[in-house]
Amino acid sequence: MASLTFSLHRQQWRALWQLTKPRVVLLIVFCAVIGMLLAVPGQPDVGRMLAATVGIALVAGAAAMINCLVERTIDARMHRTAWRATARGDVSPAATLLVALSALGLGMALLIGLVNALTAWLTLATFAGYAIVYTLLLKPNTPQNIVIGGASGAMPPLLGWVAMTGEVSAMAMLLFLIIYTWTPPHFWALALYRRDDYQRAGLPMLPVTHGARFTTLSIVLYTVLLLAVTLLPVALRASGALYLLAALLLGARFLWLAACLHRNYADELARRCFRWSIHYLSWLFAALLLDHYLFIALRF
Ligand code: HEM
Ligand SMILES: CC(C)=CCC/C(C)=C/CC/C(C)=C/COP(=O)(O)OP(=O)(O)O
Repeated sequence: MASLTFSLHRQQWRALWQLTKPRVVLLIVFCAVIGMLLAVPGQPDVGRMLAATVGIALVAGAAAMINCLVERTIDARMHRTAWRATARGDVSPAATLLVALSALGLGMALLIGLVNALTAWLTLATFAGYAIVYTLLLKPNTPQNIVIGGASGAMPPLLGWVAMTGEVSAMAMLLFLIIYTWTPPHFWALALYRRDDYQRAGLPMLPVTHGARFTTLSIVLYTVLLLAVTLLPVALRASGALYLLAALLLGARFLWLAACLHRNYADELARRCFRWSIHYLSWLFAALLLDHYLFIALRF
């Protein structure tokens, strides 16, 4: 086992790092950290926060590696993913599995030992939800794959919250709901301009099974739902005016792009919509945090 790990060259380690989908995991960790900071009114326990952040990042990276391992044949058929080391055969399935399981084990050990058991089990369930339920069962079988599987991707802020408090609160579930309703517009925008890839790979993504018009309409409807859901923290008096302004402005731009896409479809517009989905979520979560600190500063 050790000889296999140490016999990997530097280039293979770099390739394995890419399999962890680092930019996706970065945003996942960002949302988890904001969940942690929102959960505590004052100074957070920095040691616990660090352990939770590294633990969640390791398990998320491991989930992404398993996804690449399971999908290596499919990935080889798609332009977007054909470069992956698992698809090209640059790293062996055994090495990928070993590194992924090591990251999973290390992440779980950190969460169990230095955070709390509930966070550890919820993170493990999230891992299984993405690496097994979404990747093996949902993705190849139903166009609703990301609507159901999106529950895994939506977990990070809730995991962050539970890491600091040991319990699931209404606000933690609201943060989950925000990412859950954000996932369909995020993914379907990409699936639209990558539909030829998905068709070639034989994956039943919504633009392949139901066409562009139905998909753009679905994006508009989910974006309306998302805008409504993002107003709930204000309705529940958990967030204030700064967040409200950000949610309205960011949501209005998302909805505008979605409506343009539905009115007059173009691949370039779908690409812009996808890119905006990532900026949108980053700024929305940043606004939640700024608003939280502004509230604390004004109270004292
Ligand atoms: C089941 C849920 C999700 C699906 C199916 C999905 C799908 C995808 C796909 C296929 C890409 C690759 C785009 C490319 O490289 O061409 C992507 C990119 C990305 N996704 Fe998601 N995503 C999901 C959830 C999430 C979540 C929860 C986050 C973060 C909170 C996220 C953040 C990102 C980011 C930051 C990128 C850009 C990566 C880059 O530029 O390399 N995604 N997503
Ligand atoms: C423990 C924890 C927090 C886990 C998080 C799980 C996780 C990594 C969720 C992100 C979802 C994601 C990268 C989807 C990509 O879709 P895809 O797999 O269909 O994309 P692909 O075609 O690029 O492989």
